[in-house]
Amino acid sequence: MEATRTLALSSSPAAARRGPEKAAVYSVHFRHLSTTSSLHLRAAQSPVLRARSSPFQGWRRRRRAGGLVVRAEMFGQLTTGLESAWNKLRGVDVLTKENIAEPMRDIRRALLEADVSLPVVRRFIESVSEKAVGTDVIRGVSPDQQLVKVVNDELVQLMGGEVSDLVFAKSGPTVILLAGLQGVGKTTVCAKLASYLKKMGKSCMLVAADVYRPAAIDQLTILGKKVGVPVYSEGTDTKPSQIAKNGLKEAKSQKTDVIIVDTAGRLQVDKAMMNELKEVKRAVNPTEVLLVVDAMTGQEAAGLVSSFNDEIGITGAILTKLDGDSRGGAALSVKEVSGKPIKFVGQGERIEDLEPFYPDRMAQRILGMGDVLSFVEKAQEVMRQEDAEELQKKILSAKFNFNDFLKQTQMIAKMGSFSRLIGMIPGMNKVTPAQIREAEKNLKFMESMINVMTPEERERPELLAESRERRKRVAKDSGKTEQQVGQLVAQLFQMRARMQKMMGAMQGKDSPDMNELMESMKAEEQAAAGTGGRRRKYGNLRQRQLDAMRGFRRR
Ligand SMILES: Nc1nc2c(ncn2[C@@H]2O[C@H](COP(=O)(O)OP(=O)(O)OP(=O)(O)O)[C@@H](O)[C@H]2O)c(=O)[nH]1
Repeated sequence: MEATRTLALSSSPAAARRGPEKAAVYSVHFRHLSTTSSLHLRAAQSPVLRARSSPFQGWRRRRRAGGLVVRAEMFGQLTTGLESAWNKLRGVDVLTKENIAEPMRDIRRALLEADVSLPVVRRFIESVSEKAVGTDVIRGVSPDQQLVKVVNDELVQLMGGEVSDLVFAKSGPTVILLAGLQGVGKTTVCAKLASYLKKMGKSCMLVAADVYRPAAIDQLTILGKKVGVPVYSEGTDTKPSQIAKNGLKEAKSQKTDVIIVDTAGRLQVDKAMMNELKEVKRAVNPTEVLLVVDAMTGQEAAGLVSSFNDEIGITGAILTKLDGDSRGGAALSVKEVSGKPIKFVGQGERIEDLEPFYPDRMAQRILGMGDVLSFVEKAQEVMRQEDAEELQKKILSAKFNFNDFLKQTQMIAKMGSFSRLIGMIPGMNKVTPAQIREAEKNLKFMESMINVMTPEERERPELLAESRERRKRVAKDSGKTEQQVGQLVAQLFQMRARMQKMMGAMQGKDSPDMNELMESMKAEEQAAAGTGGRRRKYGNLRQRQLDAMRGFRRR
């Protein structure tokens, strides 16, 4: 029986400008893909369109029908599975441990069906549940959208977070050794990679070290010609390690940037294969050892990357035939199972069907919800802005307290090193790493005192300014001196005054001397280190701090 599915269509802006139906380009998200499924496509301006597709014909395969170009997405099965999780959250106000239980079960099922390995699924579910329940409610963002965002971020992390670039040798040719089981697409990858590197402006040479299948050498020679790179071969009578060594020598003499060594594929991992690879590796000392794995083998591919890494030590994986994989288990498991990144993905038989593996783009493809993700990100941005406005109000009304102080310092820590932050402020001098370490140490120092304050004291620093007993208690509980606590309190009032001055300037009420402001900030930072010499040097600062406190007491 033929399965029929209703699919959402989205038209590209350029296509929309060209007119609704004629040459419109629609990106179709195949919610469910099976070799025989008939797909009903429904769109606001388009006629119902029937298309047939096979997952093995390439996800980018375009089908023209009635002027429409239809593009099938990979991982359709996983996307559908995840969708039911979001649907279960319709109508809830906030994500709780209880109401995410069922959606999490759906996500777990979808991942297992996608052939993601069980320990990976367990860790993923645990992490998503924890983060989903802990997320702040964002105005205008529904809990299901919020869960989509958490799942997206975790998927990106699961796949390695960042794109893992190829590493090139500092001097001499970069050697890329390709390994893999038979038929995974190794020889094709050699040519695809050479073509990719050529486009990067690197000169390449292919080395035919698969001596067991004579046709492999011919295949590589033909592919080499096709992409316009030389192929080094010595037939089938020389040892692969010797061929690789000689190939490298040849590349050096020709000043070639990169050599790609094609090795023999076997039907399974066996000792002889591993030993031979180890020998080739020893002979050419490769910069990259990449294991080519077939995406359609799911979590088995991840296991293979792991065992190759244990045996010979690899630097990453290349996942081929992603175009035929509607499940996604391999892409999701490789990094987590083996600790090695996927560096490239092959998604078609053509030379140009190889691209770097981008975990974020892949996560978006899986979820198929790019618009929801950018919406949530924008809403988060608005929330941050509202936070900032709230802070601004507090500053202007002189209510900036230790909670805000802590929030600010933690935010700075989250934003990365101090240096980048300071570097962003125009007019600020470059800071040295030692100064950065010093500033970060100071933050920790101050935090330890704030952490032992009562909620009331954090809210109203005046309590500490007025009571020596309180300052003494904070000093004792944090293991600091009374004087250091006094300094911190004075610093907060100074900060208040300075921020008010700054805000006033920004709002055109006042025109502070920026140099004076910078000077005072610098002096204050150094004074916080608290050495005797510094205290003498910045004696006038201490005086200013006392003045600030006195000024407060007078109020
Ligand atoms: N759909 C699809 N087919 C691919 C991809 N990469 C390779 N193939 C096909 O997979 C088949 C095997 O590719 P080869 O490059 O010969 O594989 P191999 O690993 O070198 O094989 P051995 O030399 O026998 O070990 C060929 O028909 C390729 O066209 C891909 O990303 N997508």
